[in-house]
Amino acid sequence: MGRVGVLLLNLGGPDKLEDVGPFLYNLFSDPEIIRLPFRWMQKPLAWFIATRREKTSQENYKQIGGGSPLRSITEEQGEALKTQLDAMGKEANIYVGMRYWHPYTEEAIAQLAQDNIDKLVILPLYPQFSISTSGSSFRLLEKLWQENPKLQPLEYTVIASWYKQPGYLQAMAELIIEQLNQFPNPDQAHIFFSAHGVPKSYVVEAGDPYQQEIEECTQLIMQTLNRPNAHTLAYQSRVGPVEWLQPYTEDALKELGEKGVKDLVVVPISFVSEHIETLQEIDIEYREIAEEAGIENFRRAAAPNTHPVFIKALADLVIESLEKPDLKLSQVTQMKKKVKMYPQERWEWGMTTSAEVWNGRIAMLGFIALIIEIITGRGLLHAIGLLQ
Ligand SMILES: C=CC1=C(C)c2cc3[nH]c(cc4nc(cc5[nH]c(cc1n2)c(C)c5CCC(=O)O)C(CCC(=O)O)=C4C)c(C)c3C=C
Ligand SMILES: [Fe+2]
Ligand SMILES: [Fe+2]
Repeated sequence: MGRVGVLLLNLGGPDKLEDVGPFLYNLFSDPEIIRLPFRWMQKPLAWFIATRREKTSQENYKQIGGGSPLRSITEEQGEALKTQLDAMGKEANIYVGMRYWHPYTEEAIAQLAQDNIDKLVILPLYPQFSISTSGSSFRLLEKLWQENPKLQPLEYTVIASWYKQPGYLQAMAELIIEQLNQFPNPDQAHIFFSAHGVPKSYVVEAGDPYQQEIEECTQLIMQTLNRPNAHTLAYQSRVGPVEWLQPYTEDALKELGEKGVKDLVVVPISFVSEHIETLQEIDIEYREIAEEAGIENFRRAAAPNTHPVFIKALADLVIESLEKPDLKLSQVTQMKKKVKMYPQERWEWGMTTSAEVWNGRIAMLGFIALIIEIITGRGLLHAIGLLQ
């Protein structure tokens, strides 16, 4: 085999406060993040939600130093992975492709197309698959592949999800033990897995395997840990008025406080790097809620970042994937037969020039309706609960 490339996928985060607005706009423009019945609604609504959220989000980023550490940590993970692969006799070029901020996935693909890579391993830095994370990046890659004939001959394989990888489970167990050992009675501490939430409809209607993978991952980490501690799984970071996976982290913390739990270790389970949801949401917001509920000793397991056991796990994943039959993007984006296409996508397949003209006109009318709704506070989006 010739030159190997590894493409690390992640969400991306604003490097500085001025980036927060455009970053949020990119994120909410993604139909995998906000599922709307009509394509024309996506951009105006993305602009509106991003504008409304910008100030609060900037305040949160201010609390963690004015920007997301996601880019620098992901780049460090890439360097550590390269060194580990070298040590295992496999030379590889590492690329970082973020979904909503720099370095964008498109930039990484342009670079690796120039580097004459012979075989590419696509590795999302999300242990569990969700339509909204790995799924969104895979769809984007599929589109880039279709658009760029130069990419057609490039051999590649995709790692869809990897929450069962033994090295990853071991790294998580070690990070939990580090915190348990800080308590006078390590076995008495309650282990609280806080997974990133997704709207419930993703799982129930669209067939997202995310909840099942999170639940299985929690069990596997507890088995690897092999300690008698009680544990809870809850879902954090809900955005907007629709129902997300439950129990919500804030409610579960209050309940544990009421039950008299005093020692708690929070384990962020959907992320492999520190970022705003660990450093601000868990360490500041959820800590405050827990302490108000009577939890006296609130600790958090670090994200795996560049933990050597974790980096070795990533290297093992890469090497194993090169030995297995290739998994194609079309296989992972259509992995679950149950996953529904959006109505807007069905519309897109049948689009004609005249449909496009009408689409534009309707979009303009919709946009005007949206502006009126924003000004008056009344309208369809308020009625169906999308705006408050
Ligand atoms: C509104 C819908 C959102 C869904 C669904 C969602 C799923 C999801 N996200 C992550 C991981 C990350 N999210 C990050 C930022 C972020 N995510 C949302 C919204 C949804 N996420 C917003 C609005 C933001 C911006 C921050 C904020 O304003 O709250 C990040 C980057 C964080 C950083 O440091 O910049 C990550 C990583 C997962 C794993 C997930 C579902 C499984
Ligand atoms: Fe998110
Ligand atoms: Fe979030």
